[in-house]
Amino acid sequence: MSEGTNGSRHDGEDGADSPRIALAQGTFDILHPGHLHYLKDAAARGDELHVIVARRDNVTHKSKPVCPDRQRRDMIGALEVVDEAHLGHPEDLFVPVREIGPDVIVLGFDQHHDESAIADALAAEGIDAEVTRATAREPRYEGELLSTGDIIDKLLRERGRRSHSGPE
Ligand SMILES: Cc1cc2nc3c(=O)[nH]c(=O)nc-3n(C[C@H](O)[C@H](O)[C@H](O)COP(=O)(O)O)c2cc1C
Ligand SMILES: Nc1ncnc2c1ncn2[C@@H]1O[C@H](COP(=O)(O)OP(=O)(O)OP(=O)(O)O)[C@@H](O)[C@H]1O
Repeated sequence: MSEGTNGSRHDGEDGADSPRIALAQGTFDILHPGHLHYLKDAAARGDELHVIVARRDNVTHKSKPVCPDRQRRDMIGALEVVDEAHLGHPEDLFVPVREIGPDVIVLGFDQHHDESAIADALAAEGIDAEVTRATAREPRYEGELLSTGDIIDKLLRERGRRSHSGPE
């Protein structure tokens, strides 16, 4: 049993010393309810939730995150649902996976990673973990923002020409 970045602790279902470890991962730049949904969904698939936060240099399929690596890791680690947040490895994605030793890896509903390709790569590395996919969170009211990209687009549309201290 480990103590996570937010100090929370979980016992295994029967109080045994080997809790089922669930692993989530992502960029998590500017938190929103879609992130919370994903992390709660992932947490429900195990007894203990670990999260790998992607390094800026490894975010290549979309715009680079605005917030620094450590800030994104610290925000995720402060959430009640998360036992421990880890900054990803700069080069070898399997280093933190091996250290964490997950029983189940939970991919996000829209993550570009291919489930069977990851399962094959894990098997080749000798890591015995199930690979599953989380569900999506739909907006619950008009205007709810469920994507970092959407928040940034709105911010640029509405505040793009103003400083944060107010109208010029
Ligand atoms: C099993 C697994 C392990 C990963 N480990 C790392 C890692 O160690 N370092 C890292 O920078 N990214 C890692 N990633 C990648 C990111 O978490 C993420 O998938 C991607 O770079 C960011 O895009 P997204 O937030 O749109 O998914 C890993 C992804 C998976 C599926
Ligand atoms: N609306 C949502 N419902 C469920 N999961 C979500 C939702 N939005 C994001 N996630 C999940 O959160 C994880 C981290 O996502 P990421 O940081 O890429 O957020 P994002 O807001 O979708 O980013 P961007 O808008 O830049 O693509 C991913 O696994 C993603 O599937």
